[in-house]
Amino acid sequence: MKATARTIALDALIQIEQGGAYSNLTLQKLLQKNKLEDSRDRHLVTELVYGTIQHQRYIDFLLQPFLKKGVDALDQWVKQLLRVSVYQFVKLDRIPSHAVVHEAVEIAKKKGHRGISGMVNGVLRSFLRTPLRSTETIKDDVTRLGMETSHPDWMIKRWVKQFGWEKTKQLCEDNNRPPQVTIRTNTIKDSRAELIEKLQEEGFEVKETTDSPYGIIVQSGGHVVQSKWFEQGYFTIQDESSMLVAPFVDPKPGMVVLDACAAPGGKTTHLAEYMKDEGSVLAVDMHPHKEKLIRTNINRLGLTCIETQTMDARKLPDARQTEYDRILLDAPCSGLGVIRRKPDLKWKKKETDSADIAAIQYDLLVAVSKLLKPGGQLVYSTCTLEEIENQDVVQKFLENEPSFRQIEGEQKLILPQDFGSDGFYMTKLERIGDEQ
Ligand SMILES: C[S@@+](CC[C@H](N)C(=O)[O-])C[C@H]1O[C@@H](n2cnc3c(N)ncnc32)[C@H](O)[C@@H]1O
Repeated sequence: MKATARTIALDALIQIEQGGAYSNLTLQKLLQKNKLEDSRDRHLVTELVYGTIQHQRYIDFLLQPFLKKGVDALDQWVKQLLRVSVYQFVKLDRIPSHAVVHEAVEIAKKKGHRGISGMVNGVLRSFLRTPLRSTETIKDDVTRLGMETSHPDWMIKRWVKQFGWEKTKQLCEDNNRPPQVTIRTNTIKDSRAELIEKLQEEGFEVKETTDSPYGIIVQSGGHVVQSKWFEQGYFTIQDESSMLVAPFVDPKPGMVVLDACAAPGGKTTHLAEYMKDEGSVLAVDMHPHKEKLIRTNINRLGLTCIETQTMDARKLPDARQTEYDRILLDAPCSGLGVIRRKPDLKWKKKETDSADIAAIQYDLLVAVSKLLKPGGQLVYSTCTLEEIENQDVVQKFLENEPSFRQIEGEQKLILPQDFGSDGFYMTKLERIGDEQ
C-alpha cells in the first residue's frame, strides 16, 4: 500500500499505543522514513496523530454506542482507524466527512477483509447520522472534565487537590492546545534583536518571548531548523520555561558548574552561554547515545567550556573530587508539564509512576548535593507539576540534610496557562557555608 498522510498517521497511532516510544519520537521517525513531498501532507500527519491522541478519551466516549463490544475489543488498527476518522469528523472542519469515510474504508479494505471494511463503513456512517453524544449526563464533575478534555480521572483528581478546580480545568484545556515554537538566542554569537532581524530577512515571522530575555517565538515562515542561522549555531530550539533555568542557576563567568542530568544539553549550553563560555561546565547523562546529542549541540553552538561524561549521576560522588559552585539537577520525571508536546503521556503514565520516580529523584539529589561547595547553590528542576516529584522531594531532602536550606522565595511552579510555555518546577537550595 502506498504511504499517504492517513496511512502514516495510522501507523504512528498504532506504534505509539503499542510500543514504548513517545509520540514525538515515533512521528519524527515515520516522517523521516516516508518522505512526503508536500509539506501540507506532513502537517496533516502531525495534526491527525496529535489530535487523535489528545482527544482519545472523548473520541472513545463518542464511539462507544456504535460498537457492540466496545472500543477496546477491536483490533488495534481498526480501533485507531475509527478514532482518527472520528477525530476528523468532530475536530477538523476542513475535511469533508464523505472523504474521511471513503479513505477509512479504502484503508480497511487493504488492511483487512471485506467484513472489516463493511463494519468500518457501517460504524462511520451511523456515527454521522446520529447527533453527537452529550457529556452532560455524566454526573461526576471529575469524570465529565476527564471525558471532555480527555484526561484520566486520577490525573485530574491530583491536580484539583494541588491547584483547585478552576486552574485544573484551564490546565486540561491548555494541554490540548498546540505549543508555540520558541528558540533561544546564543548570546555568544548574537543579540536577540539582531537574530530577530536575521530571521525576518529569511521570511520568518517572529516576536520576543515575554518572560525570557533570550527567547524568540517563531510564528510562521516554515521549520526554523531550516534557517541557515541554526546550522551556524545562532540559536537552540527550547521552550520558554526551560530558558528560565540557566538564569535561575545564575552561574558567573569562571565558575565550576555541574549539570547532572544534562542530555540533550538544552540547559547545559544555556549555562555555558550565560557564563560567556568562561569557566567549566561538566555535563553528565546516564546514556552514551545521549552524551553524543549533547556534544552535537555544543559543537553546533561553538562552545568550548563544556566537558561531557556518560555516568549514572548517583555515582558521581565516588567518581569526582571536584567541588562545584553551582549544580543543576534537571531530574528525570513523569513529564506531566509537557503533555502539549507528548499527549500520549496521558495514557501511558500510571498513578503510581510519580512515587516511583520520586525515589530516584531523591537519590539523585542526595548524591549530587555532596559535590556542592559550602556556600554553593543547587537548582532542582523538573518538567512535571506533581507535588510528589517536586516539593515533596525537596522537603524530604531538607529534613534529612540539615546543612542545606531552601533559598527564600526561590521556588517557581509554572503552569502551561501562565504564559503559554511548558509546565515546569524549579527551586534553589544552598549549602550553608562553614562560617555559619
Ligand atoms: C529532564 S531530562 C534532562 C533535559 C536536559 N537538562 C535539557 O535541558 O536538555 C533528564 C535526563 O536525565 C537523564 N538521566 C536519568 N537518570 C539519570 C541518572 N541516574 N544519571 C544521569 N542522568 C540520568 C536522562 O537520560 C535524561 O536525559
